[in-house]
Amino acid sequence: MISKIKEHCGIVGIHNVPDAPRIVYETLKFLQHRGQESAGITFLDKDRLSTVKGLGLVEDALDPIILKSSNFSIGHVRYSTTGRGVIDEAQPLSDGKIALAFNGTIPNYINYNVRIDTEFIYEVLKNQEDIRQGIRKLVDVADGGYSLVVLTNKGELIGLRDPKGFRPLVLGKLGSGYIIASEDSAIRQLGGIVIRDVKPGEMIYIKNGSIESEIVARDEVHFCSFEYIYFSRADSIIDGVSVYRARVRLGEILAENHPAKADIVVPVPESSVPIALGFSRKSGIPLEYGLVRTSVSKRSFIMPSQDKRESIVEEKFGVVGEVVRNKKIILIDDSIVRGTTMKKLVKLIRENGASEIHVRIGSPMIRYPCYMGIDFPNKKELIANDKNEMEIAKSIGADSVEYLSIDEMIKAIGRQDLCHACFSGMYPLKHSYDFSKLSVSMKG
Ligand SMILES: O=P(O)(O)OC[C@H]1O[C@H](OP(=O)(O)OP(=O)(O)O)[C@H](O)[C@@H]1O
Ligand SMILES: NC(=O)CC[C@H](N)C(=O)O
Ligand code: SF4
Ligand SMILES: [Mg+2]
Repeated sequence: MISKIKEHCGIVGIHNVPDAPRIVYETLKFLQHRGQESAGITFLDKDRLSTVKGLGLVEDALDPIILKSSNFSIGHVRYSTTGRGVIDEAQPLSDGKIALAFNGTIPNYINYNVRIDTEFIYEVLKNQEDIRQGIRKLVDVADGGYSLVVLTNKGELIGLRDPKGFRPLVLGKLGSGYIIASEDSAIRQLGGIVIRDVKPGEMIYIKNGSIESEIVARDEVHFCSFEYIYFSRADSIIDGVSVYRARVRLGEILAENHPAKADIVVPVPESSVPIALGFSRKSGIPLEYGLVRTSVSKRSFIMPSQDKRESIVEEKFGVVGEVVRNKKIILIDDSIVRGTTMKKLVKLIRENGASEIHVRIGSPMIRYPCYMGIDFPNKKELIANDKNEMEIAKSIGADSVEYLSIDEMIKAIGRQDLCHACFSGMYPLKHSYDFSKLSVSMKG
């Protein structure tokens, strides 16, 4: 079977707020774009932690009726980057004393006798007298990207962001208590107040309503550029940079440096819409919704086979014939991974009478897999692995294809401390790995 491309997980933890498990349930829906494979909630029930989990979307996986009343809870929506996405790997992992919800990948787990990286973290943390000691030990032994929340049966809530800060994590105030979540947009949507981003290498420890911060390790920061390009919600602000603004800017620089003569700019919904807006404004070429999204809301990455991915793309888009007929089109997307989406859409738009299609992409060419929390496929499945722009244009049937360079992307996002390993192959990890072996192990 061809391996999947997936997003990464969403996590949330709530301390000292009445009805915390139900609030976690709502928050997981707000973080659903980060994981659709399984969902789980742990809550403190007297002096033990209880966990409920299921496969699929939050509303299918979990029944809110069975959630008990509690002031302490954590939750998780998952896409596996290790293991197989089965129910016993679904998070939170818990033994009744501690519970763990984790977003990221820790590639050096393969050096230990565990099945998946979540188990590796769990093994380090369990049976620790002082959970903070366990976190310090974890940071010493783990390589990779990890943002996580831990709840203990003593009502302690811990948030941790890895020292390079690959994945986002945000601290907020919610009523009488605190919330820690993957994205600030989810906290604001709940009616909470965003306090700040958890810092790279920072442990937040909350007990009895009081909050402590400790920098457990310092390192060079390498925030995931893909969170800005595609993964996070457009209404999130990560480390002070608005995802929406970054996307608009990606489009502006694309228009400045990679122009094309055309009648209209057409976005591939959903995540490329602000990029197309930026391109249109900068170039003066009108933005038109030549593609509409049907009620199929799933991200095409998540389908388990090439057949299903292709059928989702077919079901997901409709073409507005009157908009594209006899027009020269600039078709904008945030990224091309396998090329499944673009191949289908270029064909569809041509069948609807477009005279020229120039594809412009708001990110550099994805040539390498990610081992820090995003499940990009093996190198050979990536369309840009062995092709240049002209060859990609030919392969997807477009008149031209141009991407941003890595420098242009960095300029657009407006911060230097970005990871770009999937574009450059420069992995900012502690150790180097035999990625071909790792990839096989990771896919089980
Ligand atoms: O080259 P491919 O392998 O087809 O992958 C790239 C496409 O997948 C993503 O969209 P997705 O459908 O996952 O989500 P979106 O609706 O949020 O853009 C991305 O935005 C591209 O459109
Ligand atoms: N996408 C993620 O963050 C995945 C977390 C963890 N690596 C898992 O496989 O479940
Ligand atoms: S390799 Fe790419 S997807 Fe992975 S953390 Fe780095 S920028 Fe993000
Ligand atoms: Mg898309």
